[in-house]
Formats: sequence, C-alpha cells, structure tokens
Amino acid sequence: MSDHDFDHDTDHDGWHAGNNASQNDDYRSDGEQVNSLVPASEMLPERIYLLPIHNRPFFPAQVQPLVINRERWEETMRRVGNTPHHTIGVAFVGEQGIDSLDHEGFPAIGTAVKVHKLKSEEQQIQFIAQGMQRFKIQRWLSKEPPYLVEVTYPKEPVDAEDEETRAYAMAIINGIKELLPINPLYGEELKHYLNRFSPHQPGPLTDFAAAITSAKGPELQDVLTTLPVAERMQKVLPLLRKEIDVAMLQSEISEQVNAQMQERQREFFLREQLKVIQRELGISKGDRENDVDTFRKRLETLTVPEHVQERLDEELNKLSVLETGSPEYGTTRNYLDWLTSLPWGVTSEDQLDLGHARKVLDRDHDGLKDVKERIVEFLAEGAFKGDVGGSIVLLVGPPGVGKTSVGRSIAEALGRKFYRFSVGGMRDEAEIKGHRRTYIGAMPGKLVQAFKEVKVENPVIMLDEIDKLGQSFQGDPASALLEVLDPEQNIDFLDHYLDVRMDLSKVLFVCTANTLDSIPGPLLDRMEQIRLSGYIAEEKLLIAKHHLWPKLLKRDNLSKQQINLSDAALKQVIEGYAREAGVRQLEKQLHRIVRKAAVKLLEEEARTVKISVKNLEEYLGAPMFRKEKVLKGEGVVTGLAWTSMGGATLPIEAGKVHTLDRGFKLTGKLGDVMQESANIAYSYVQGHLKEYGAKADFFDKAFVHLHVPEGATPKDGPSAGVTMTTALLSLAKGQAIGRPLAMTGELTLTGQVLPVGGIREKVIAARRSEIFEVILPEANRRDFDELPDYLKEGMTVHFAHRYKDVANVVFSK
Ligand SMILES: Nc1ncnc2c1ncn2[C@@H]1O[C@H](COP(=O)(O)OP(=O)(O)OP(=O)(O)O)[C@@H](O)[C@H]1O
Repeated sequence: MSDHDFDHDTDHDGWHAGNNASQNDDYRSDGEQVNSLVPASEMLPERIYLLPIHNRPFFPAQVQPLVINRERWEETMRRVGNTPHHTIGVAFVGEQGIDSLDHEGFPAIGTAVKVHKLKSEEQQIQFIAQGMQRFKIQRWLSKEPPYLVEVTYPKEPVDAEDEETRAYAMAIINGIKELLPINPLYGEELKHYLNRFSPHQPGPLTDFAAAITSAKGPELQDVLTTLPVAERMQKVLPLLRKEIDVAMLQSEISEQVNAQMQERQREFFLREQLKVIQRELGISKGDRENDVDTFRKRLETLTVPEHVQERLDEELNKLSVLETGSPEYGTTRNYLDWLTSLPWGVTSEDQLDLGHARKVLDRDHDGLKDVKERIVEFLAEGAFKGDVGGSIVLLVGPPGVGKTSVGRSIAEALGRKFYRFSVGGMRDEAEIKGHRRTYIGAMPGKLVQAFKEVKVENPVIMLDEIDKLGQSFQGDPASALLEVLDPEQNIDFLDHYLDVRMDLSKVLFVCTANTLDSIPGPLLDRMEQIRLSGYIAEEKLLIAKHHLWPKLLKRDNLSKQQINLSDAALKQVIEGYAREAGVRQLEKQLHRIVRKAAVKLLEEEARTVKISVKNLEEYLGAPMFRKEKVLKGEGVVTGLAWTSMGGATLPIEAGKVHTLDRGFKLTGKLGDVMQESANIAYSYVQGHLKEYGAKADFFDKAFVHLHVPEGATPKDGPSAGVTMTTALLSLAKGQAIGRPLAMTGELTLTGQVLPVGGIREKVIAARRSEIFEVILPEANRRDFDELPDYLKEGMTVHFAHRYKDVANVVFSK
C-alpha cells in the first residue's frame, strides 16, 4: 500500500479513521511521501493543544513517528482530529513523569507539528509528526489535559545575509556530509533531506543538523529555544562535531569486530573443511559426538564400579570442552577408549565338571598322567569353593614339555578365556604396570591389555618364564609381580596408565618356569607347583604319533597316506636326533621330514612317500646322537644330572697323567660347589684306599686329572659327589665298572650320602640312555617310590646311606 497523501485518512473523522495497520507504510524509506508533506509556510493556528514529549525535543525540520499513551492522550488527539488543521504543539518536558507533570513543567518554546496517519492500538496511539514551526506559548487556555494554549510563531530568517552565517551554514552542511559515509544509519534519505536545505536557509538546516545528532534532550532544547540563527548554529556545530567523532570511533570498532568475526568465520570454515576431508579419508577421528557415542554405547553393557564411573564422568566432561584437534583431546580420547574397553563386571561362568576337564586334558596330551591328576584335583577343590580364581598355578619343567599347552587346556576345561604373555623378556616394570599418562605415547601394562583382549574379568592368564624375570627387570621386579599375583594385593591392582583400581582376584594365573631357583621366595610361596619333568622315549613316541605328526600333516594339508613314517623311523628320530627332555626338537625334526617329503611328492609325482629307518638320513642327515656305548674303562663312571633343560646323563672321567709327582687337576667348567665336591671326593678316596681294596700309596705317586665332558657346558652342584668318588676309586683300584650303571648323590667328608633333587628327571634321563640300573641316596627313596609305574618298571635301584653302599654295588661284580 502506498498512500501518498498523509492527510487522507485523518481528514474524515479524526484519528479513528486512520486505525488501519495497512496504512503503516515505512514512510522514511519512501522519498515521495516526504515530498508530499504540507508546506511549512502554511497558515498555523493560534490555539493549539499541547503534547509533552520526554526524550528529546522535536525540531521543525523533523518528520518522525510519535508514540503516545492512549489512555492519557486519547481525548487530546480526538480534539486535534476535529480541528481543520490537525496541528498539535509538541513540547519537551524532560524526564518528568506523567503523573507529576503539570502545566508549569512545559517550556515556553516547542514545535507545532501536523498529525498524519493517526493510528490507535490497544495501549498506545501512533502518528507521524511533521515538524512545522517553533511556537511560543503566550497564554494558557487549559492547564489540565487536554492542555490548550494560545501561541505565536517566531519568524525564521529566509536567507542568510552575512558571510559569517553562510560560512557556518557551509560548515554544518559539510559536517552532515561527513557523517553520511561513516554511519550507515543516515542512509539515502538523509541525503535527500540534505538536498532540501541550502546555505541560504540556515534556520531549517541548523535544526535538521541538531535533530540528527544524538545530543542530550536539554542540550537540544537549548538549541530549539535559541532563536537568533547565528547563535543557534554556534551551538549546533560542536554537537555535530562530537557526533562525527563518535561515529568514526564506532565505525573503527565495528571494523575491528568485523575483522575478528571474519577471522573466526574463516577458522570455522577451515575446520569444517578439515572434517569433511577427514571423513572422506576415513580418518574422521576427532569427531566428538562419534567418540562420545561410542564410549556410551560400550558402557551400556558394563557394570562399572563407582570409582571408575566417577573418573569416566570427569574424563567425558573434559572431552566435551577440549578442541577436537588438540593433543589433549587425543590423549583424553585414548584414555577413555581404554577405560571403556575393559570388561567391567563381565565374567564368564566356570565349568567345574571334572569329567569334561579330564576329557580336554586327555585329548590334548599324551602321558603327563600325574600332571593331569593334579589339575583335576585342583579343579575339584575349586568346585567345592565355588571358585578357582585367586589361585596361582606354577607349571615348572624343561622347555617343550607342554607347559603352555597344559595351561591352554586348563582354560578350556574351565570354559575360560586364555591370555598368555612372557615376563621373561621384559625390560621394565612399566610393561606390567603401564606408564603414567603424562608420558608421551603412554600405554597401559600387559594386564590391562589382557583384559581388553579377553573381554572378561576372569580369564586364565599365563605368565611365561617367571624364572627369567629377575635377570632383566627394571624397577622392583618381584614386588611388581607380587602385586599382580598376591590375592591380598591384586583386589585393587593399580595400573599407572589407567590410574583406577582394578580387581584381578577373579583371574586364574598360570605361571611357567624352567627352574625354581631364580623365583623370588615370596612369590614361590603363593604358588601351586606342578612339575612337568620331561619324557622318556616311549612317551615321545606316543606324543609324536598322536599329536605332533598329525598336527604337522594337517597344517600342510597332507595325509598319512601321502607321507608314511614308520614306527621304527620315528623311534630313530627320537633316539638319534631329538634327545631332549621335551618335544620341541622332535617337532622340528618331524617338520623337516614333512617339508622334504612334500618336495618329493611334487617333484616325483609320487602318490606316497615312505620314510623308514633306512632312508631317514636322506631327510635329516647323519644322526646327532649315536646309540650310547656303555662307558667302559678304568676311572669312567656315568653320573646323573639335572638342569633347567631337564635330566641328563653325565659321564665323569678320571685319569692318571704321570707318576712323577702327586697332584690333582679338574676340568670341565665346574662351578665352585662342584669343585669342592671334587676335592671332597679326592680326600675321601685318598683316606680310604685301603678299605676299598686299592693300593694305599696310589695317590703318592700319581698326578690325577678329573674331567667332566661336554667341557663347554657349565656345571655345578654337589650331586656328582658319589660319581666323582667312584671315578677316582675305579682309577685307583684299576677296576672298570663294565656295565650300564648310573648314580647320583652328595658325599660328605665322612662318607655319608646325602639326598639330591630332580630324581624324576634323572631317572627319565637314565632310561633315555637305556641305563636301567641306578644308585640313589637312601633319603631319596620316597621320591623314587612316588614315580609313576612306567618309569619304575624294569629299573634296578640301589639306595645308599654311606659311600660303602655305593662301592658295594659298583665293585661287587
Ligand atoms: N604331553 C603332550 N601331549 C601332546 N602334545 C604335547 C605334550 N607335551 C608337549 N606337547 C606339544 O609339544 C609342543 C611344545 O609344547 P609347549 O609349547 O606347551 O611346551 P612348553 O613347556 O610350554 O615349552 P616352553 O617352556 O619352551 O615354552 C606343543 O606343540 C605341544 O602341543
């Protein structure tokens, strides 16, 4: 709607007719409307109603909407509407409230305005006021609202006569022009107004300039009341100047703000771009929402302990305020990833069915009868307690005897998850307990990693080679491991990285070791030891037939028909190529056979390859061990030794070097204890030569050399005492032993035979060397009796209290 005649509506019946919202055009943006204003020179009424205004005075040069209180001014406006001229006097009354206002609060000078587009709303009346001319009150006709006064209209000079006024006028015009580009508020329409004023009409120009400043009400009223135009201009110029300064300052500030905004927008834009690229490349890791979603989702299935929940909340909060690209975000996210990946409150149910356990153990292992029985007992105990957690099993034995494989079977029998790691190679404590989060690239320790992997709180965790940990550990090895293993401490195990306590007490720990010697006492005390001693040839045969060979064939997708290994050949592999306590070496040799046979199958396009004793060397080369000839000759005796590699036969040789002088020499890399033991043997034999039927002065003219072969292998311990004594005595008596016989036992200076360790391993070693007669210390009788029947079968054993008993056995025949 564009009603070009402002008077149109109000002309009918006062302000009611103008009550039409559609008439409320934006008059200021429409230059035509301004042009159609009533000329200011029109005759003005002598009597006018008064309207007080509060913020600032109204100037004759102004056209502006006014809003007034309806209840208060309705009557006044109705009367104005009824006048033919529609003119009202607007007067500035300052901050005086409506209620405290009376006629005395009105200034003498105000502006007569023409009322256009009158419009009444619920609370207020709006109209557009067109400033006409200053009025001066001459007489009050009504001192109560509606205020009515008699006025006169002071004359404005039409033209500026003198130079000075023109100069002021030019200054004002320039000032207004200066304002235009700085302050967008004074837009096009201001320019339009400006064109209407010329330096020749300084009055309206000055009023206009005053009107567009943001000067205070009283200052402006002062301008309004100043009638001489030169004086008025002097008052307006500083106001205009101030306005320009303020506007310039504002525009500078807004420029700065704009620049900052732009910079921020640019950053935002770049970050968004980066996200898009990351998403496209599939590395959109920093996406906070995704991260938080992932973490929350994981937590849904967990029962997180309170103290962990607190930490989670803290860290999630932290995540929500960190910049997604920042390093702190990365570390916090990583930490939360760990914390939410652990199986808080998740356990698997134990299967404590002994029948099932036996089945699993038998299926995976040949032999090991006593080991399996111990494990079944252990599980039975757990079944009564209702829990096997908190126990520590130690499987000790030489390499390749199936410790790992037994550990796995325990887990399977129980229906628990299995995780294994070696503590043997660990360089520092942090590998178990983690690094503090402040470290760059910090990680939790192995235990926490295990939990993340198995996803239950009660797995079987195997700690391999705990006997090797003391040698290469930084920090305090024993106490770190104790913390993990000790049921009293591991209820709230603290990983440095995680920094919240975890309960390890539901874990069943299975440790492995080759020997007990280097395991710290406090640790050893807490463990259920189960010994795996190594296998005799018959056992190895069964293991190879039932497990190793089928496993190897299956791995290469071959059948027994394609590669046929005869029993005799397998036995020869065991005897000639793999004479160790365990079956590692055996497995390796069998693997060599499979590889070579596979080549043959392909190259010769054969359907089957047969491996027998005759052609075995084609596959494995010459045997490493020949069938042991029974050691013969004076001064040669077979001892029995026990090392971390298992039991072994240990030949000992004594020889007379010359008869020029007396003397005794030892070789064979013997440790201190073993050297002392050799000296005891020498002294003992020398002191009892006559008693054992040798020449009493034998040693007076003999330089004797005692050697323990495999000279490069270090040996130690007192258990070769009787063997060395026997070797020296055999030399002195000039009597060879002449039959397969092995012995072990510590000897004291007074000829007593003391017990030794590793009876089982030693018996196995003897059998492996096809020696079926042994001499053991009397005090070891129980150890022997407890051996499984298959080991005792066919064995002749002599138990010795004193060396005399040994000599009786050896030299009686
Ligand atoms: N009694 C057994 N019955 C069947 N297979 C066995 C037996 N003992 C060992 N094995 C097999 O021999 C191989 C070596 O065993 P395993 O790795 O368990 O030995 P280990 O004692 O843990 O050795 P290490 O101490 O060197 O780790 C495995 O393939 C295992 O399955």
